[in-house]
Amino acid sequence: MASRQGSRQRKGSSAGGKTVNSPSSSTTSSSRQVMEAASVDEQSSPASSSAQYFCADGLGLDADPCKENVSVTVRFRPLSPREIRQGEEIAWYADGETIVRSEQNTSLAYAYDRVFGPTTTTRHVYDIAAQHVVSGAMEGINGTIFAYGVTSSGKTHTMHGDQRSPGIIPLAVKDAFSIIQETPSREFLLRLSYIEIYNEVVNDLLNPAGQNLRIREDLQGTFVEGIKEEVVLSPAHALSLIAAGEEHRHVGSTNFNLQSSRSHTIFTLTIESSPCGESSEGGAVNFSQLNLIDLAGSESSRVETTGVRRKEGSYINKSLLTLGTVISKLTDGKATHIPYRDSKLTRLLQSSLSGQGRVSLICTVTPSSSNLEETHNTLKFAHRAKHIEIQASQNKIIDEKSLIKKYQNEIRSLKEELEQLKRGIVSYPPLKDIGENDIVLLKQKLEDGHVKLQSRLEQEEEAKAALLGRIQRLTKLILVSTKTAQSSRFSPRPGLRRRHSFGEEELAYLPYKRRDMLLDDENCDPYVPVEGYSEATDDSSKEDKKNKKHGLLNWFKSRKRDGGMTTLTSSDGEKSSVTKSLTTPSTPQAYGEYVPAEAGMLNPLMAQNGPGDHISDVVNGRELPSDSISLEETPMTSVKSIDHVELLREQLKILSGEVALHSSVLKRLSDEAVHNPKKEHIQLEMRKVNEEIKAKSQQIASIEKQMADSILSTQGKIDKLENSLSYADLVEQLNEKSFELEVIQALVNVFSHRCYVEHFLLEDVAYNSELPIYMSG
Ligand SMILES: Nc1ncnc2c1ncn2[C@@H]1O[C@H](COP(=O)(O)OP(=O)(O)OP(=O)(O)O)[C@@H](O)[C@H]1O
Repeated sequence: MASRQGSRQRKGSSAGGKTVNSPSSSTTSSSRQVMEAASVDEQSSPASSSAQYFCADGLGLDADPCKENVSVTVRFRPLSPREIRQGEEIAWYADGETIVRSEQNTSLAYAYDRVFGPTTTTRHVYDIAAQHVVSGAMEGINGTIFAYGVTSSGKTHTMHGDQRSPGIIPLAVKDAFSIIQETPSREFLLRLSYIEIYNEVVNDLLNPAGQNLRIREDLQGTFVEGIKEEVVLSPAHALSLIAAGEEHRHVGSTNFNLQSSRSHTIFTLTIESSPCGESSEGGAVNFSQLNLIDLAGSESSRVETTGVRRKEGSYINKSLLTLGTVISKLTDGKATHIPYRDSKLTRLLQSSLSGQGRVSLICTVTPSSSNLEETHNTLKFAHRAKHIEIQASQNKIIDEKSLIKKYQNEIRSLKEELEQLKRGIVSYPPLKDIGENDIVLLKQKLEDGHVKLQSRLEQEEEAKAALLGRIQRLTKLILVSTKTAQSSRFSPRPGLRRRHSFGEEELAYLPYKRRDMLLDDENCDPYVPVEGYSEATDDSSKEDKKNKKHGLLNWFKSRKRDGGMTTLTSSDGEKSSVTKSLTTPSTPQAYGEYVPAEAGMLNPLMAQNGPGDHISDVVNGRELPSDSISLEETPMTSVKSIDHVELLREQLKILSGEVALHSSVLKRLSDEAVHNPKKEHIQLEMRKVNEEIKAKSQQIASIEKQMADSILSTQGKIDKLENSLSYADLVEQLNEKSFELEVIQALVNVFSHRCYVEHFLLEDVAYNSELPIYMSG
């Protein structure tokens, strides 16, 4: 049975799918089937009609850049070991690269942009069906990729994947950062959000408090109100957020799938970019959104019959039905009303399906005969979707809408303010030079103003350091390549694809092996692929395996030897540069994750080593004002402490992300352990992960303590500063009072003298005129 799983080449059908058996040759087909089969002939050259998507550089813009069809691909999964055991037959198969054909009725066939057989790797699916959408999004063209199919057909496998075969989402994230690294002429700001639609309720997966969110509309289209968006700084950062989000996704076991997705999830990467440096001023910003959607699978009523699962199933089916209706109305040409509003899913997909941008629909199907009808429905859905026409144009936005512009402008004006402040401080003449002309007068002035001047200088130093801190914080959010602007964004050799390598922990949130293997564990050693079940390994996955064996440090070294993006290296050679990058931070693993080539440009914390270390003058590959290096030399150590607290806070975030990641791994392992109580390696792994969590929690506790100490000492310094300021005030007041006293004393003296004189005069007069004596007073 298993040997029948591969995609097959039949007589009478070419690899390109240009020739297909005549539908009339069918003896069993109904008229409906004949009609559908005829549709293959209608678009007799599907490969050429869709060649726009699959050209070598993966960009594939149409000759008319305004019009594109949705890219529709079909991915077969292999028969699962369980299906093989149950003696399931093959009902549908991949006939060449573009045709899906029915086994029972060979005249029934459908053509698509591409059909992937059961042994195709997800990387290959990514290259063909997703890469052009991702690279378009990085250039300002909206993109949507979604996996559609019945339950257990492989949607989650395709979108998320497992550790050995990462899915479209991790691959797209990795690719986005690689593209930034390959585009030195632009600077980028990436944000991500992650939501699910569960039983027609929108929940924020990045923020557990964000439940039942409202969908709103503005001129730009529909959006979810109050959604949390995180600015992302590296692939590891993005993946740790997804891992944390996955923790909150609704997943449950059904008869068909141990870990069935019970909700639709939408992962959105919002990308802004503008030209680097001065040329960015006033320029329009490219703005786009990349939506990566893992739909819940449609279910026939036989899947689950009771309770929560049934309710979930009916919501899932209803929303997928609406999606189907929307798609058929969109392709109808005559429809006046498209019922986007009938489900949350279609409302949120409205701008993707009707508006501008690229759309890739990956339909996942199972070849198994038990799913014959469901697979047929998926194929019909996919076939309809192929006829949707969309626009693919770049979005340019004006300044106020752009976060990257806002940050750039703020950085610019903060730098100007800083300059002014510096000039202000420099213009004070050195104290020793004062008083040469009129030493007495100036000395008097100096004494009067000395305390005031001192405190003003201190205040200005404080303001200066605060500005620097803010500039640093904003700068690190904007991602730039470490390559020189001259080098091209595109690979010098056409057709050369970026390879994706993941750090040791980046994919830790994904299951280590396929879910069905967990179900059938007694029958298969997870390390030996089942016949017909192995995805062809490519160089990168071999590389991944090697990484697993030798760890991140060696991986980084080997990447460096690749001649990859190595601007992090220092003049003292490979070893020192690696050590520098990896040793200082208090969360070595977390920083380690940032080390990979792409991270050279990305990780702000790399540039700001550990607590107490000098802050680097290069943040995200760009120069900061020279003062930023000498924060330590400023008298305002309290400000440095505030920055230190910020750094600790960042570390805390990363560690918390890691703990969430490990917790999700632990959860997955305990699920596995329930089904395989005898497997010792699971217990071992669980113990290891538990220890990791403990260690991370200790690190968190120690960082929290450091933060508390830092805040206390900062407060102490501020108190001291305030005390010294009030002391200065008091001294000044005292001086003023003593001066007043002196004046009064002097007046009293003068007055007494006058009184004395007057007294004698008056006495004299009185004596002479007998007038009464008045003492003025
Ligand atoms: N291309 C593939 N190669 C190998 N195994 C696969 C493939 N696609 C899916 N599988 C396996 O099939 C099982 C079901 O896949 P998956 O959970 O991705 O289905 P799904 O469509 O997301 O289901 P649901 O809608 O219930 O969430 C999993 O065990 C998965 O590992």
